Amino acid sequence: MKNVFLAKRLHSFKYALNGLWHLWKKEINFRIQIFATITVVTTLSRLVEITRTKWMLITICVGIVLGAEAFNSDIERICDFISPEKNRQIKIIKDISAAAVLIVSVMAAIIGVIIFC
Ligand SMILES: Nc1ncnc2c1ncn2[C@@H]1O[C@H](COP(=O)(O)OP(=O)(O)OP(=O)(O)O)[C@@H](O)[C@H]1O
Repeated sequence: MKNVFLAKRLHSFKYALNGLWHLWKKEINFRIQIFATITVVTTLSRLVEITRTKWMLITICVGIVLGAEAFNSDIERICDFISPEKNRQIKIIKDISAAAVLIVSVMAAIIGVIIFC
């Protein structure tokens, strides 16, 4: 019984890693955000001393932005699957989904400026 539970949890983890691999392979925006984050954080952290609390804030921001990007890619895929042709409602759904990424990206940028400036 316990083994079945553990095996299922391991499979869930494997599926999530598969999704991550898919995002990395197919979503250019996801790759750009990862490269930009690594470049900015490694460069600026050499110039400014970053406390543990600030590292935690940076980690939270990066996680929220990448998570939002993953959800945005997901919504785009669902939209393309259910309605490959042009549709006004699909446009609004995709635009709102992109707006969600913009909102958390602006939040992360503001926190970044506060931490590094
Ligand atoms: N089926 C559609 N009907 C109407 N408008 C659409 C449709 N598909 C996309 N759009 C419009 O084009 C914009 C970009 O859509 P798209 O799916 O290409 O997203 P993207 O952000 O360019 O993602 P990616 O770079 O991953 O393709 C949407 O925000 C929406 O305004």
